[in-house]
Amino acid sequence: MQAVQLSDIATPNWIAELAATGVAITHSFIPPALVSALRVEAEAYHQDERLARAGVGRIGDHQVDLSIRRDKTRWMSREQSETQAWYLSEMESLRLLLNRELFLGLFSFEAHYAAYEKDGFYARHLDAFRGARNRILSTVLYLNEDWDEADGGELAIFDEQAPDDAPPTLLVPPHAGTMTIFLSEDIPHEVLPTQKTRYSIAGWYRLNDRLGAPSLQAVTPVSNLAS
Ligand SMILES: O=C(O)CCC(=O)C(=O)O
Ligand SMILES: [Fe+2]
Repeated sequence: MQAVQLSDIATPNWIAELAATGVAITHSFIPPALVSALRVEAEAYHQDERLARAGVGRIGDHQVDLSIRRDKTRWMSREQSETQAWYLSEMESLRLLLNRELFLGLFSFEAHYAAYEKDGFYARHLDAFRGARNRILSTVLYLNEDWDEADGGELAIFDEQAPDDAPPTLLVPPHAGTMTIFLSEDIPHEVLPTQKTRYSIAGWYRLNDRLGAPSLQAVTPVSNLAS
């Protein structure tokens, strides 16, 4: 598969990169101690079965469809732990920085832990309904130490202008501390099948839009669903 290597695109000036291309990768925004704490918490939630199988669609039209995505998620909140409060504070700083630098008018942020178990994936999609203006920027922080190429699970990013069957322009391995940020409405992306459990935090900055679609994610406990 033809793809730009990660090292070619991760630039120190990732905010400018985001403005120019709609996609940026940074390895330095979240402190390593926080990445480790998030990893410990994600693993514990997974082991204690406190992650729920994720679905697709708006609330009210929400379905678990294992042919589209296979991950388990849990929404974060400041109240759940100090680690989550710390992460949400860092992402609040990033919101203010992005608003200052790029005049984006981002209003709120929501994020969930995600675990993709072996053979998990998320088929090619956009993170926002075009025109709904609900999600503006997507962020994904990876939490995996010792990730090898053979483990798969890359985030594949596609050129929005290219035909649907064109190969990705970028493959991002889910290494601990790597964060990918991209325009939710514009950038088609996909999680390639993973060979072992892959932990991440997916998050979205939104505008203040009362008509915005509610969460795309499942709230149903795993135990209530046939897998
Ligand atoms: O984990 C990733 O790399 C991307 C996840 C994703 O696309 C999503 O949750 O919408
Ligand atoms: Fe996505």
